[in-house]
Amino acid sequence: MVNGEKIGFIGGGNMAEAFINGLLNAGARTENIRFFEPNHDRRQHIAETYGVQAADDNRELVEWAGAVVLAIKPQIVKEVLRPLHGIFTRDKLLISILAGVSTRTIEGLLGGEPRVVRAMPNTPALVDAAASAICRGSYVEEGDMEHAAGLFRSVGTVHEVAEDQMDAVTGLSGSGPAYVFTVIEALAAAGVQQGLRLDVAHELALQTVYGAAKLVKETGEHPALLREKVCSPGGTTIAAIRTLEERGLRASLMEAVAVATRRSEELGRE
Ligand SMILES: NC(=O)C1=CN([C@@H]2O[C@H](COP(=O)(O)OP(=O)(O)OC[C@H]3O[C@@H](n4cnc5c(N)ncnc54)[C@H](OP(=O)(O)O)[C@@H]3O)[C@@H](O)[C@H]2O)C=CC1
Ligand SMILES: O=C(O)[C@@H]1CCC=N1
Repeated sequence: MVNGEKIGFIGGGNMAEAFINGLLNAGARTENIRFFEPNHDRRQHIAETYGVQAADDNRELVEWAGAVVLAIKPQIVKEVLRPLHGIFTRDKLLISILAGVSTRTIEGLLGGEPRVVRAMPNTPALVDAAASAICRGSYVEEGDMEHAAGLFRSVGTVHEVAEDQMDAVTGLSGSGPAYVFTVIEALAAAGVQQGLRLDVAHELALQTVYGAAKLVKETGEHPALLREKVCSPGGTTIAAIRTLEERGLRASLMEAVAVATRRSEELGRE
């Protein structure tokens, strides 16, 4: 983001917190970040933990900010944006991270020709390891995409995609951390079943997933090649891989991403 720019968050939930934390880690100043959050406990938590100011309402927040991150649940987008109709003047950029909700819907709710970028980050933003994708709205200006990309780059990686790919991004990387957490949990349970202590099994499962991801990222090798290097002929791993294929791990993941993608499409129609 542009140094010194005022960034406002509509909503102070999980994702807003991840971004506020990431922006501060990346050198943003607390006085340049504000948020509005109706829940008293959340408001207090964000304000006290990060030292950023809570606005009294969304209108005040938008009037103050240069860039606004929309971080509420998709189900309440209409009730939150309708009262803000007409105040998104051309000097403001709105970045929506809502699953499913199209730039066209948001533009319609805001009225005029608002500069809107739609994005799909994920919760590893909290530890500067988000995978995000962004797409452009109808009225973005030259520089807006790079500007928005800067926000997401401050908490991880970012790709620009066409808007018709955003639901697939949501099904893959938006929801994806939850799939991986389930894998870590299941591997730890499997270790316990084989007689390991839970703390040891958890640590081994966690470090295995972390190390495997790091190996793919740092070597740039295809995961299939790296897998072959683990599979000794006639050994333990190939026996396990055969079971995973028979039980449909690959098909299960493909179906999970497909279902999440469809759910994102549905959220956009609700
Ligand atoms: N969680 C994730 O992994 C990801 C989420 N997203 C998207 O990010 C968005 C936010 O998700 P997440 O942070 O998890 O959700 P949260 O429910 O944690 O955060 C939303 C916050 O908005 C608050 N809120 C309710 N009404 C208003 C209002 N009128 N004005 C301002 N704030 C309001 C809610 O308060 P209250 O609880 O009291 O209603 C809540 O604290 C969603 O649209 C989701 O699709 C995108 C990528 C990943
Ligand atoms: O579950 C959800 O709907 C949100 C969007 C992506 C991750 N969490």
